[in-house]
Amino acid sequence: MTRISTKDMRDLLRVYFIMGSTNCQLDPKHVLEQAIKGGISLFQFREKGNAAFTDEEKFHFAQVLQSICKKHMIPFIVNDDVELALALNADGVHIGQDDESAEAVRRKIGDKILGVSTHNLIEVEKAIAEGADYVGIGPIYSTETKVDAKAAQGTKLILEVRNKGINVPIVGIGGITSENAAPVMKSGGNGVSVITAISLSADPAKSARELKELIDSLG
Ligand SMILES: Cc1ncc(COP(=O)(O)OP(=O)(O)O)c(N)n1
Ligand SMILES: Cc1nc(C(=O)O)sc1CCOP(=O)(O)O
Ligand SMILES: [Mg+2]
Repeated sequence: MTRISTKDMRDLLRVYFIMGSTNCQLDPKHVLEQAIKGGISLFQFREKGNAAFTDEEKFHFAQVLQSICKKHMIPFIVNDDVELALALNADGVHIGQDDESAEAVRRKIGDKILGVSTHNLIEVEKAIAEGADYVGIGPIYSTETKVDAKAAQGTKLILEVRNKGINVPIVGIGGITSENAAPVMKSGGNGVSVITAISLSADPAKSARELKELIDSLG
């Protein structure tokens, strides 16, 4: 296996859906199937929150969602839990600034995809130096999904990174919907990452399709 190319990573980030059991009112399997039908390009398993599954239940739930992704050839990324990602032979891992260091995670996962959450230029440069394949930048808008999220920062860091000539694949996150996604792309982002816009939609396929059509319309 070799590391994913910058171009392939950018393509995968276009509509990046993140979900765990606590983000859904409908059956999560149905939500994921519908999101894939609507055109998501990448999936992150993020099982967090008070009523989240743990231990064997978490492992089994991840396996079920991973098998849906495999059936449709959507790469499956695991949030935070490197050991789970390795046990499942997932396609990659996403970590934040409060998780294990990117350098340590890169050593553990070899050439699997590594995403790192970043909130300023120093964190972006460090993530790249330590082996990130992409960076998440957020929260772009305010979000109620992540209890410990920082204040909304709009697209200014995306612009700053691009103005420095850094071409790392970037995905924006936080409060994004098809109504407000355009500035992320126009500032130099390669895609949008969403939870609520799809997971709590009454029609997840339609919401995913609307996001895909918007992103596709921006080139
Ligand atoms: C694509 C993407 N970007 C950012 C995050 C947030 O990661 P982190 O800061 O580690 O917070 P948690 O998601 O672990 O609560 C993400 N998961 N995905
Ligand atoms: C998981 C996560 N990380 C963020 C960050 O800023 O790093 S914001 C966020 C929550 C995104 O959920 P929604 O699309 O429902 O706002
Ligand atoms: Mg994390």
